[in-house]
Amino acid sequence: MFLVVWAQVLFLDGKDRLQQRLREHELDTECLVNLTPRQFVMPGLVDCHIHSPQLAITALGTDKGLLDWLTTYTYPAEARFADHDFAHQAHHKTVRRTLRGGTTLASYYSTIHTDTTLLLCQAADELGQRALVGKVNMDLIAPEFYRETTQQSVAETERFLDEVLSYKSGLVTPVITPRFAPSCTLPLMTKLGEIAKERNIPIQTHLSETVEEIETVMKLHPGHQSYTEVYDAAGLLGPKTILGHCIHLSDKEIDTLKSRDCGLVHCACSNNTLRSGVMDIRRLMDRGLKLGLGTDMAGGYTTSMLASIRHSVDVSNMCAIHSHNKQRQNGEHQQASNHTTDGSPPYRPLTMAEAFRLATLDGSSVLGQNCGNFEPGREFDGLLIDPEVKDSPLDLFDFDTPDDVVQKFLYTGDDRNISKVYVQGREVVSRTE
Ligand SMILES: O=c1[nH]c(=O)c2nc[nH]c2[nH]1
Repeated sequence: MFLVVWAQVLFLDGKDRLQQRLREHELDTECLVNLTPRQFVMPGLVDCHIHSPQLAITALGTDKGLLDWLTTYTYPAEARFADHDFAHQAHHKTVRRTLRGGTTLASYYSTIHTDTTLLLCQAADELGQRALVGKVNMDLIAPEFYRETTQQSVAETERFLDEVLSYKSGLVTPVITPRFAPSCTLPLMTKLGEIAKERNIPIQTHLSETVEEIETVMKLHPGHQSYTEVYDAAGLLGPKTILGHCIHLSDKEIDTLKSRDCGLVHCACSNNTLRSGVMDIRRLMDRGLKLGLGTDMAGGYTTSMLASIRHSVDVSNMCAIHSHNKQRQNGEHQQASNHTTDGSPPYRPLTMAEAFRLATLDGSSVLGQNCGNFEPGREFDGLLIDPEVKDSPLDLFDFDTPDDVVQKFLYTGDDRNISKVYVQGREVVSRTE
């Protein structure tokens, strides 16, 4: 049996199908030989937005709003990445941590330092993680000790791209990374947009994370109707653009992002922790936008994509509760027809299966990669899950169906249940190591 409800999860009965896929890629099928009935293989998790240098400040400054948090905690921490040895150790630590948690593909923000950002590329390559890696650009609002000139920023971006592309890693893709509109001048963003177009490179940045940030952008970049319009004017929006947060968007901005075919990343943990806002993912799904999930460590306090899945479901449930309460206040009690009195259907919170897909196949598509499920033609990135490992946080019972087992893992499982991690069919993590 192939579990349709979870789309890409394969239990023992799906073993033949998976073995066939592995053989097609001349990959090792040994991992499946002794699969127990409760173990299953699922696609690797995809983190579409994470800041590697922020591991050291995880869980700090949660009393601050975004802009205050950046200046008090983040920029001083990122400035330390001028130091080669420190950066080497720290970036390896992040990649090891995320891989251990089942993240087989991640889109990383590094720092403004080209040489140590290359160490992050090296860490992903050595440890076997598929990664997009960006040298951050900042030539506007930033402290003196952590800022570039426009010229430096452009020259260093070109050097970074040359270095990564000449290395020809099968795992690492460079991504152009203007931090966000408050820290980048329009000439810099425009030049980066041109480079991205000429060299066919993806772009990542932040968009509409907090109201204070939006107000700052409108003051710094006058003459534009919205934050989205600033990026559009700079030529940063296209099908290879990855935009973190996107909480406070107008309908018009959503239309622009849709017409440019941009990928949007829901960073639920960070949005809650820094109290940035409630991102209504159903609104964006209903408009057909390309969406993925991100931990946004360390705005988010965890590197775990399993946590990201749960946070996304939790936030969506809050949206449903809020919507329901609002309807009740308006006297619009749900009708037997399941429609509100104005005829609109009731709010549909994100299901666990939808969140699972966002964290795998959809994330892979936002990052322009050909993984995320086990269909023919896709590269094999997978996790071997053991719900019954000795120290498992899961409680299984003999009447649990395969669906129940997956559901329990996604809600309550953790790194301990991830026995093996495969990237491009190669075993890169084994819990027995
Ligand atoms: O959550 C965030 N983390 C960051 O590092 C950042 N920089 C700009 N905007 C940001 N948001």
